[in-house]
Amino acid sequence: MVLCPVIGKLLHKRVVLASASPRRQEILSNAGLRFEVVPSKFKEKLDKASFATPYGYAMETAKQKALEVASRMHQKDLRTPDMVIGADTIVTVGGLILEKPVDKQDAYRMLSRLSGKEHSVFTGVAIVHCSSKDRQLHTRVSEFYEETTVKFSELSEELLWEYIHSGEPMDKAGGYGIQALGGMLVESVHGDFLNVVGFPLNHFCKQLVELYYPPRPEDLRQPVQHDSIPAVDTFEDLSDVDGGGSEPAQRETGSCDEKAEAGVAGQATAEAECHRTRATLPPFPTRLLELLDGFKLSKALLTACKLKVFDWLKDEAPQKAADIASKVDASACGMERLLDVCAAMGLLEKTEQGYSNTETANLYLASDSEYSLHGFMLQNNDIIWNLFTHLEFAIREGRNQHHRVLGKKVDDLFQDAYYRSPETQLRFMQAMHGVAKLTARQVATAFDLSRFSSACDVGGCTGALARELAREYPGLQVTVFDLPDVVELAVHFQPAGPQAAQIHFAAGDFFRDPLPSAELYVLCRILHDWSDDKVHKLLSKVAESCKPGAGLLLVETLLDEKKREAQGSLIQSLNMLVQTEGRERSRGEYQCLLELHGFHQVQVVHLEGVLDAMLATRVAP
Ligand SMILES: Cc1cn([C@@H]2O[C@H](COP(=O)(O)OP(=O)(O)OP(=O)(O)O)[C@@H](O)[C@H]2O)c(=O)[nH]c1=O
Repeated sequence: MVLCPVIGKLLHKRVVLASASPRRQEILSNAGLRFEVVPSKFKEKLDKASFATPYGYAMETAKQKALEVASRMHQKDLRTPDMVIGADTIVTVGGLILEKPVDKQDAYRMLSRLSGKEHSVFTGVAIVHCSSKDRQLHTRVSEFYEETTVKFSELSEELLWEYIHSGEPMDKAGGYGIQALGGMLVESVHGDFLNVVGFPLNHFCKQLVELYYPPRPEDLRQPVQHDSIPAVDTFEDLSDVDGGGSEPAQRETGSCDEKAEAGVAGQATAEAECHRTRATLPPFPTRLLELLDGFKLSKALLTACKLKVFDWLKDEAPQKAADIASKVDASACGMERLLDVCAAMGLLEKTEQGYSNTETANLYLASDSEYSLHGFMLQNNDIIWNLFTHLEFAIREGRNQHHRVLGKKVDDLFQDAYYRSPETQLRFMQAMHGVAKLTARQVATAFDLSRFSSACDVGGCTGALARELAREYPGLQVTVFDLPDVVELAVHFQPAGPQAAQIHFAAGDFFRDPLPSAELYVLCRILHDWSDDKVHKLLSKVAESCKPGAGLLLVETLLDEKKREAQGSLIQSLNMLVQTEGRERSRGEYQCLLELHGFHQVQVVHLEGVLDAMLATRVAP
């Protein structure tokens, strides 16, 4: 792309930099941009796991920073800026995203991870174009990212600590500043240096060129060159075609527009063509295409788990694709492609020596690790994937699709589908165990439950949550109540330990049999499996078993009231349609259900990930 002078185009606009970073301010003012600084109040806490790529996360954070400032400024003084610029810089190494360290130890962890290795620095940038109509704020966003690779030397402990004690790492992604003392650590840089410092100025200017000098029709007839710059939204009000002033002079400069030579008439034609071009060139649907590829990425992850790729690579020296292929009876060419995708997804690390697990893979994907989600992955691969292939039928019929997958009627969801054989039951329990272990600690500590001396985890499966409750409250006796077949297998999941004496298993069907008595009842991801009728039935049984003052701890994924925002919960609700008789519900819906059954004083705590915990107290009928 030919770079044209674009910064001047912004001179008469109200430009705002939504960033507190002094480096970004310096880079942009050195480039001659005039702008105000309004640091964003957006909390950088997006769920990284919900992004297919690290740069997707950085771009979204940049966008949210800029949008927060745009809407705050609009609300506050109704002097809407013309443009708000947001940016977010992250460092990625071995599939991990590093942001600013929270303390010196954190800086030490980050820098030792980077020592002697190559890492990537991504800066996501969002340019938010604002306008105001009828006092309403309208925004259009162009976004892009830049990647630079940086190689660090091996760093001695002494140097690491000396650098950390200088204080420089604390406000910088990855814990270093390449522009200052941190420059000592760097062996080589590949790509835009300023991108590492915090703002990819060159790419920003190219982006502005795309906006202010849209391609002419004859340019479009040339074969399209796809480079790393995604096409962007174009805006009627951006090119200043009616603005007189500097526009013709700008167009005459450089090789941007030979048409200026054709005089005023030629200019009018060029402008008309520009308008046509803008009308025929929609923004490139990057996000849409990423969504489309989502299922392929999921299937690659599930297949790698099924083939136990992460088990073969755990605690081993790097291995070649052919070695892994021979161990799992697969083709070398197929395995290489699978491993490359896993590396691109941040699950494996690929070097000259071969492939090795990232920390994420060691922690969650190897089948024998403490927090393994391997069972959950297999459940998704072997059961849920098949159910989702019938999504169209699920939508048409409004019910789950086990009958289609199994080729027979399913009357009892658990007995006929999930527990239809010892093998499917064990896989289901392993899946639930993995998920429960991941969230049990947060659930157990969401509220102060120390006033209860006994608890009953209704449908508590392997007792993973019971164990955390027992650990957190040494005075608490916990009964796990579940179907007899489940209770029989659950013992295999219970490690020995001091909590064992606090945990008891009781067999029964919570729709038919009396519930064990307790001061606190726990329903963790149970109600979402069932229809409203069955939810009422279960809640009234729990209510009958409770004395006034007893507690009910409910853990579910809450939908936002308008069902618009919480993508993770909305997809869970679709998942419930395909798999169960139930659905996810909103906080308001649960509150109504609870109050109807005599549970009041409902408190809600949002947990990390998609879960929410609610604690309610039974009042006298
Ligand atoms: C790798 C590297 C990063 N940084 C700084 O790290 C911060 C990233 O954090 P952020 O969240 O993107 O920005 P911020 O500082 O919190 O500001 P804001 O945009 O308001 O969120 C920015 O400052 C960057 O310059 C350097 O100064 N030098 C380097 O070599």
